[in-house]
Amino acid sequence: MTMNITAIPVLSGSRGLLGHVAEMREDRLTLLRRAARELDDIGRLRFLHRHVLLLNTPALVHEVLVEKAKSFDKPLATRVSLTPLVGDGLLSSKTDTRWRRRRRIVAPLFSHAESARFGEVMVHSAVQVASRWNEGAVIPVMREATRIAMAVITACLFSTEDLELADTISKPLTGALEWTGHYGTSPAMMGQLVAHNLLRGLSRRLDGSAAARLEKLGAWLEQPFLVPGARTSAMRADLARIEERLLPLVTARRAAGGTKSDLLELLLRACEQEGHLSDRELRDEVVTFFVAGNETTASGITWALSLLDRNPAVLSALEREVDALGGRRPTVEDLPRLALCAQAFKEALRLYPPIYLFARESVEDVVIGRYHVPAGTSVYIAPYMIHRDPALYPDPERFDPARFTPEAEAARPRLAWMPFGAGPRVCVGAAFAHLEGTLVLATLLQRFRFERVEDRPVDPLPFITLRPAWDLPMRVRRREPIPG
Ligand code: HEM
Repeated sequence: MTMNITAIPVLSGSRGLLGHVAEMREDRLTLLRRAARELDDIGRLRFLHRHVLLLNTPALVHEVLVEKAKSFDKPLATRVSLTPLVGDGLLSSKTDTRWRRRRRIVAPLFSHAESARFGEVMVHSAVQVASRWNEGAVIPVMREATRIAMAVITACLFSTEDLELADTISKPLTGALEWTGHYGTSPAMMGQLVAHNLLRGLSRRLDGSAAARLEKLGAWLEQPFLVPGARTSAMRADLARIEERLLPLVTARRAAGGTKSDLLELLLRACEQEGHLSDRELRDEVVTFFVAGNETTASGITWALSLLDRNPAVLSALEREVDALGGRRPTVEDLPRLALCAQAFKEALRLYPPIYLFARESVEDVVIGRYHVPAGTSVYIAPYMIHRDPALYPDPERFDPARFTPEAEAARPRLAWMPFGAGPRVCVGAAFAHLEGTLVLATLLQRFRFERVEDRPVDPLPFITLRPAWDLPMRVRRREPIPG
């Protein structure tokens, strides 16, 4: 028998009219950790009069993202707050035929066939960035990892070698992402959601031209309200700087023509085919891949290096693994010999999943678990929370890459580990990111040991991604590879 969602327990901490709004804005990781402890399989959060479901088991997440994916889509708040930065790109668009077509356009690039070429670029980029580090220097690890990730994306997807790009573009990218995170939980967004829901309810009851007029008004509410002020001006300036650096890559390739096999080529070819991709869509995809593929992977690598420093026995095992390569650069063929590096990267993504929280909205009435979920209900999926379930990961705060041996992984339910999401909207760059994390870690650990210079705990900063709260300074010590 199914129950109404009002039977789902509300998480503690709901205050007055606003409910969980303040905690969600100010301390959402504490809220998620508390939810992991308090909730059984599902709970409810309250934002003003709206209730959002919070899933707490891999089985329920599988139902929403995979089994009943057709009944869910990206929610309005996600789409609206990402609009200025990535427009209607792959990451933010509705799951419709346009999205399907664009996913098909980029798919060939993420096929297995490209991985050897990408692997070489990933290792080369890490070597290039690391070649600037002097023995004993203190480096800002997050910034350097971002340099590597940006060099990788620029070379693999745009066939351009540009180590300086990160210096000019990371700040505006982070600024624009901060704006996105802020707008997504702002009073303006809350107001838009309330009005949008009201209009949707009304238009269902009307027909003819009155319903059509309400639909139009609803579409208008699917844009962010850019209230003039310092925050909006800063965001616009960030966007201008991002476009100033990225769009010339497109113009230059258009002028040169060419037969490079990269993302830009696939997008430009689709542009040439009538109706496949407009110039605006091309811009949105270019920015989307920069946004989606940089800070995420860079955070994963940074967290892994920080965690390894605090776990010397694990670090020694990884160093023995990379030293067995005898000092030569790792390649894709070495992956079976780099199992510990891969496991350490996975464990870092478990503890600090860069996309720690994402959402869906039901587009029709649907049954999830024991509950009847009406159309228009928002559902939160929090890898940060599921990854800390002691039933799935005993002693969950402990860093232990052995949780990702093939046997240990097979013993857990599917989606116990889900940093890349699942179902039709699963991260298109998941295999790419996994390859990058493993090969970059191996390359760096071959050459350097990374030592934390401050004892204070590294706080995760939950905006759009879960990055370390500061650039994480670490001292680099050159290593002599021990021939294996
Ligand atoms: C550790 C690194 C990464 C993590 C943790 C990550 C995580 C995710 C997650 C969770 C989603 C799905 C969000 C949702 O379902 O709402 C996603 C989507 C996406 N990711 Fe990644 N990602 C990573 C790296 C990358 C890289 C390297 C690229 C590109 C080269 C990329 C491109 C994308 C794109 C384009 C989407 C949208 C896919 C769609 O909706 O069709 N990501 N990512």
